[in-house]
Amino acid sequence: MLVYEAVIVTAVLCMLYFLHRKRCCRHPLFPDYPIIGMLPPVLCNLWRAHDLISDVLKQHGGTGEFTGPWFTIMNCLISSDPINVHHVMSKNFHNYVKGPVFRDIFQAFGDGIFTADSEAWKYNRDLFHSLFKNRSFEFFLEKTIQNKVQNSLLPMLDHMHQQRKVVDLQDVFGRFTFDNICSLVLGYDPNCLSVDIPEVAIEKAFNEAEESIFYRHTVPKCVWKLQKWLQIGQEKKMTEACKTLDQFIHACIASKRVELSNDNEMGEAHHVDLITALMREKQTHDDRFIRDAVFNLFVAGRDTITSALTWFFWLVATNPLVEAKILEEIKEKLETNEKTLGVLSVEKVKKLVYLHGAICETLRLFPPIPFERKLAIKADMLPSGHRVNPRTMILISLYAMGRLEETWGKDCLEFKPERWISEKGGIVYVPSYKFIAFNAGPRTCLGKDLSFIQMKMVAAAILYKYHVQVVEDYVATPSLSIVLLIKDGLKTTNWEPPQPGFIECAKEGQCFDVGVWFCVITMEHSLRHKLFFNLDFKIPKKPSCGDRTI
Ligand code: HEM
Repeated sequence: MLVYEAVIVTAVLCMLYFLHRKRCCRHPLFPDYPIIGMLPPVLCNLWRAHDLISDVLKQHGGTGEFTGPWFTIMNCLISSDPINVHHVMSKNFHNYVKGPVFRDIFQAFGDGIFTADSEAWKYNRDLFHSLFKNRSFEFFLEKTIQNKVQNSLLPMLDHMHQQRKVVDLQDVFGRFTFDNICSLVLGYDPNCLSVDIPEVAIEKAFNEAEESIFYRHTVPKCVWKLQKWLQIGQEKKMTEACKTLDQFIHACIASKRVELSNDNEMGEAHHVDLITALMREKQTHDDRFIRDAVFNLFVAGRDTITSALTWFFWLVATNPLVEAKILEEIKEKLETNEKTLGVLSVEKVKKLVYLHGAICETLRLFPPIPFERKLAIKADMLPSGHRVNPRTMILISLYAMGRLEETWGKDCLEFKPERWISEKGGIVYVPSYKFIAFNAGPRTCLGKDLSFIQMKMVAAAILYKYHVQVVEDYVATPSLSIVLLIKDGLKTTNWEPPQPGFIECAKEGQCFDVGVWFCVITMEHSLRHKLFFNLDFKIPKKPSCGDRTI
């Protein structure tokens, strides 16, 4: 009898809870099922989760609610509406913080800039800002990247080309950016990028820590907490990865302290890596503070650039006319006819406006950080009319924002660097609450300028030397991780130098988009504006403009 009553009471309580959820969730994005909430449609479309969310947000006017399984803290308000984004990120900035749940999930970041709020965040931000803007750091950055491209990246690709090997460009860029960020932050190069493709323990540990952080987003808190306590599964990997990373970073800090104390004065000019600058800035920074700063900078500068470069090369390889235009710009603006370009200086990459537009276009379509997460402190009303209760989690889909017809037009799904080029030939300014790849408001990315420098140096050096092709029947699918990488990497093959005809085609011709790509080539350069031979050709399956089969 008692069991019978207990079942009835439980059923009634469940029904009340279900109704309560329904009443609270006024703008559901998906059907809300008992117990499992809105998970089923997401789980069934996991392989295209970002596109699913973009589509659903579009159907619901840009903002709506997601409720997770019962008694979990997965409920959130998701938005891709620029007015809401401006409100959350800038106008009412102080009401929206990272919060304790974020810090719990991103525990490996310690008290660094990414997880910090209020005064701690402000302190970190001012500190990093002064470090990045330092002239000697800019110079150090330029030399470090030039050296890495010249002495590791290009030789590695040469080797792969000679061996006729399939190259996973994503892996190559992952190694490249890891070496770079280690050099920039610690003044130490672990040489992950070399022809024998070594397995470097610290790089592996970073990957595992990031996978575990993503895992914590996908399961209820009690599950990963229990796993952590029992030291099993992904949580065991997380503990081991953090141990490896901490040992490495602390060893670097200790040796740097010895190195600096051996110097006659702390101000020796040759130390310009960020850890030295941090120690110099304030000698009272303890090891814990420096460890957290180093970890946060590693994450900031590694996967974001890897993601952006990988998607950029995939988009360029599948849009040969864009590739041709980039090469044309390099030849025209830098007045070079040399077969090899070498690695450009900061001053020279700044001249490459079309390349800049192509990178912006990549970041619009594939923002390396696809979601931004905030927690409301007090109740608020979004400009779209959605109510925000205290402790509501807000997710901003950067991915969906890059595909909004209202912002980018009907051709928003096309890769068109031209949309970034103004009539005067400069870069079109788009406010950050619309072009949000680098975040918006007071927490805008501090590494934006140095990211462009790095990406443009790499892109120009590779494209000028090679005509990158992706392997046949390759499909690029976004990975499910905190950074938007390509699932299974970017497999490229048949690395050929760009053939003369390829560049000529761009130089003599004009490329434009009329729904289908046409390439209009003039017979004589001098006749460019008078006589067009309208020779249309389809993009060949394997991009190769050099053979001019029309
Ligand atoms: C393509 C490259 C990059 C992209 C798309 C990018 C994007 C972003 C985004 C979306 C945020 C906000 C993250 C959050 O608050 O959760 C951010 C913050 C930040 N980024 Fe970047 N980032 C890039 C490269 C870099 C690099 C190379 C560095 C420096 C080494 C850097 C340093 C930072 C820092 C310090 C913050 C924290 C700012 C704050 O909270 O005040 N980023 N970045």
